[in-house]
This record gives sequence, structure tokens and C-alpha cells, in this order.
Amino acid sequence: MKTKPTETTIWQKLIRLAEKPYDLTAPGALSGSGRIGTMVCRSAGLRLLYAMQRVDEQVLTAFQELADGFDLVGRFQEMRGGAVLNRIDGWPSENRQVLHTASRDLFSENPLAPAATAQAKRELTQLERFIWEVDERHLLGSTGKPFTTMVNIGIGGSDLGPRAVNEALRAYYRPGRQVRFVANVDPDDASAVLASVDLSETLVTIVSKSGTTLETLTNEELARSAYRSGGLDPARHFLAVTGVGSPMEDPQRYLRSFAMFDYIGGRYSTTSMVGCVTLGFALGMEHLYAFLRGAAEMDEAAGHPAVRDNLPLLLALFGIWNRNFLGYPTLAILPYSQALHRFPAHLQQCDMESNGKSITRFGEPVSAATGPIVWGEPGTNGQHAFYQLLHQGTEIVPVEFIGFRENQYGQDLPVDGTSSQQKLIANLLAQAVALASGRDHDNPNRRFAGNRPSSIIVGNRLDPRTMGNLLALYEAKIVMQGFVWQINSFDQEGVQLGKQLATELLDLLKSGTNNGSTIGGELLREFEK
Ligand SMILES: O=P(O)(O)OC[C@H]1O[C@](O)(CO)[C@@H](O)[C@@H]1O
Repeated sequence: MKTKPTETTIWQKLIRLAEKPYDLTAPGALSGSGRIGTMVCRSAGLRLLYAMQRVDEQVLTAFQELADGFDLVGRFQEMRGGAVLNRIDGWPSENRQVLHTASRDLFSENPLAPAATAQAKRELTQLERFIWEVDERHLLGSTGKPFTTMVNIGIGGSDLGPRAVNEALRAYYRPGRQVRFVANVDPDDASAVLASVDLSETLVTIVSKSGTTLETLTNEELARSAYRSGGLDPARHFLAVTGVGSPMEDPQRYLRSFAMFDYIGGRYSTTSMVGCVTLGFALGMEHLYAFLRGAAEMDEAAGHPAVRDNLPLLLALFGIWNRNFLGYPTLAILPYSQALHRFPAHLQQCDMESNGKSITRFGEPVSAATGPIVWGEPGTNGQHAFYQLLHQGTEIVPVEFIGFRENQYGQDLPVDGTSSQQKLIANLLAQAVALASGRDHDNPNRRFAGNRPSSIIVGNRLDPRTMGNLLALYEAKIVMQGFVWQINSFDQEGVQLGKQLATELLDLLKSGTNNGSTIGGELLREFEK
């Protein structure tokens, strides 16, 4: 469909509906009508409570028209089947399939992209073998010690997703296993991590799809040098996860190498070897497969044609409604789970690198606002930091809360009559009500305007399968929003200019010839004064 989204009848209809969005502050708007109990969507192991979005039946019906008119589910299924969606028509572009979903389509007899799934299975078999060798102590460090620790060196998609999921699932780690992460080219990042582990018991996994990322290659050298200084042989400790044909494909330098494929983008790569190596090492294969199964379940659920029964699609459409029709520029993702403390950072990359675009997939300027600014921190911590602005600031910030009925460790105590988990959940729900309903007051400074929309994503417990559900939910949501905006959500040309200018500055530093004749050169001279 080349017609601009803004020129469609359904877009115009939504504009009209947005002139008078559902008033969450009106008497009886939230209670007594059954709204809270009916505005619930279930997909895989998750539920979405969406009574506190500014929508009514008419808007939801319009959502269905939008989803059908733009064939959002059809395009998602085409993606899963291997369509070349990473492209800009008529312009040089990556021209690739988008098949992160194939890396977990392992549980059906008929995977949608059989060749890609076969490749994923081959890598998983290799990983399983490797982990078995480590567990059985057939593979030992260069001084003969068994491996207890893994350090992941990578950045962006080669760090954020794996880090977020590892943090989320620490409660399921095998006894005696730990994983640490190094990403930043700030030398203090690598130093702190390398100093905190026993290198002789550590595997270092270098993760870079391109095999050319400055930060990762630099940190790899720092780590190798630490090994050599300690009299250890890096080739017996270092693993590689890299793209087929990348400069890192060098078996001499690595104990093992695992492949990733050009049809999986970095920020969508957590269920490929990029995430699986650390997760397999720390959790074991059984939990790893549960995580992959959870992601596969959500991919499957995203194929449901009915908006009200398709959680990723519905979440995507609330995002479109809030961004394009109610005009809110940001989105806060607020997990009420300490284990998810890095998940907003992962979603920030996944969403903003995917949908931070101004050009359509036809190479034309977009006609509507695209990806929101995504940010977030866990509750309840955030309540004591930035929620003031959420409740009374001049900017309205739609919120996606995430909460679980049970905690991970099962350890909890009643204090003052309620458990910590109950306190956590009560706070989450109270925030959603306060944002939606607001409160009148004689004192203007104590008034809450309300009508600040939120959704609540509910899971039973944050276990590997639920984490897979959650990861794939957001991946699908982001992709579906990109379909509405008609952008390519799978490239990232916007990161290139900064990289190029940094390389030019590094060349000046290397050659010692900075005469300040470029803007960057002049800035550098000023900075170094
Ligand atoms: O895995 P690589 O190739 O090292 O890339 C790391 C990250 O850098 C980026 O290309 C952006 O600079 C991301 O898209 C990617 O996740």
C-alpha cells in the first residue's frame, strides 16, 4: 500500500475520534461498568489490562479497521515467512529478510522459514555440545580450572538484550555460574569487570555481528592483554559470536565460534546465538529452551487477526493512538520487577533504533510522527524519582506498566500486615489509577488532572518462558508500528555519521596532525585544553 497512512479514511476517522477521547476522569468512567474486567487481552502467558487507555468501543473498532486496512498481521506473517522487508524501494539498502522469529520457531513441525530455523537448530546443537563439555569439565581453562564465569563483550544489540534477559533470569542461574557484561569503550568498564572475576575460570564471549565495531574490538584487545599478563592463553578462553563472513571469523583466535546470520538485526538478536551463549551457560539448556518457547508462543499469538485477541497488535495500536492521534511524544516502560531493571534500556534500542525514522520504505518523507522517545526504570524506585512529572508535569507520558503476580525467589515476609510483593503490586495499581482518575483539590498545587493513559502487562511470574513472551511481545509491537508508519524498522543508517566523524578524529589523534581545520578538530583542541 503506497497511499500515505495519513491519507486513508481510517486515519481521518481516528483523528475525529481523538477530538473527544474517552474521559477517564468522568464519574463512573472506570468503575461500575465492567470496563476493567472486559478490557483485558490475553496472548501466550501474558495479559494486558487496558481500561486505563483513552479508548472506547468505537476506537477499538477503528483499531481493527486500521489493522485490517494496513494488513498488519499479514505483513507480520510475511516477515516470519522470509519476506525481504529490510529495504528502501528504489535506493541502495540492506535488502535483507527479517527472520529473528525463525531463531525460536523450533517447536512446530512446520516452521515458517525452514532454512533459517534449520540454521538456528544447528547453532543450538553446537551450543548444547559446548555447554555439555564445559559442564563435564572436558573443557578447562588454560591452568586446568573449570569455567564458572562468562564475560560478554559486545555493544548495542550485542549487549542490551542479552544483558536485560540475563539480569531478568538471574534467579534461575545454575549454582556457581555468573555472567558479566562489558560494553562501553570507556576503559573503566572493562577494567572493573575484568578485575572482578577470576580470569582463569572465565570464558570471554566476543559478540559482534559485523565483527568491526570499534568498542567491541577495543575491549577484546583489553581483555586479551589481561589474559596474557596473567600468563593465560586467550585462545583457550575466548569465544566468538559473529556474522557469517565477518572479520572475526578466525578459528585460530577462539576456542569456539557461533554464527549469526544477516537476516537477524542486532537489536532483534537476543534469541539467536547473541543471547543464547550467555543464557545457555548460565541457565542451562532446559531453561534456555523454555525462554525460546516463550518467544515462539508470542510470535504465534501475534498472528491472530482480531485486535482484541492479539496483545502485540493491541499494544502497537495504543502506541499509534497515543503518538499520532493524542500527540504524546514519549513512552515510559515501568516494570514493577527489579529483575527487569535493564529491560527498558533494551527496549529503548529496539524501539528507537527501529522506528526513529523520517523516511518511508518508499524513500519518501514520512507523513506522520514515527517512534516515540522510549525510557523507563523499575517501580517503585521511579515513584521516588520522576513520577512527579508523570502526575503533574506539563507533558503527558503514556505508560506501560509490567507486573507479576508472584515474585521469583518465593522469599517474602509480611511486614505491617502485607508482604513486599503485595506492596509492589499495590503501588503499581495505585499509580495507574492515580494517572487515569486524577484528583480534584481546592489547593491547585495538590490537584491531579488525570487522563494520563497507561496499560498494565501482567504475567504470573518472571520465569524463562514469561521472559520469552515479553521479549517477543515488544519485538512484534515495534515491527507492527513500523508497518503502520510505512518505515523500514530494520536498518540503522542514522548511526553512521557519528561513527564516521569519530573515525576521522581518531585518525587525527593517531597522526598527531590536528591543526583544528575541521569542526571536530577545533572542538578536540578546545576539549583537551
Ligand atoms: O554486533 P555489532 O555489529 O558489533 O553491532 C553492535 C550494534 O551497533 C549498531 O550497529 C549501531 O551502531 C547496532 O545496530 C548494533 O546492535
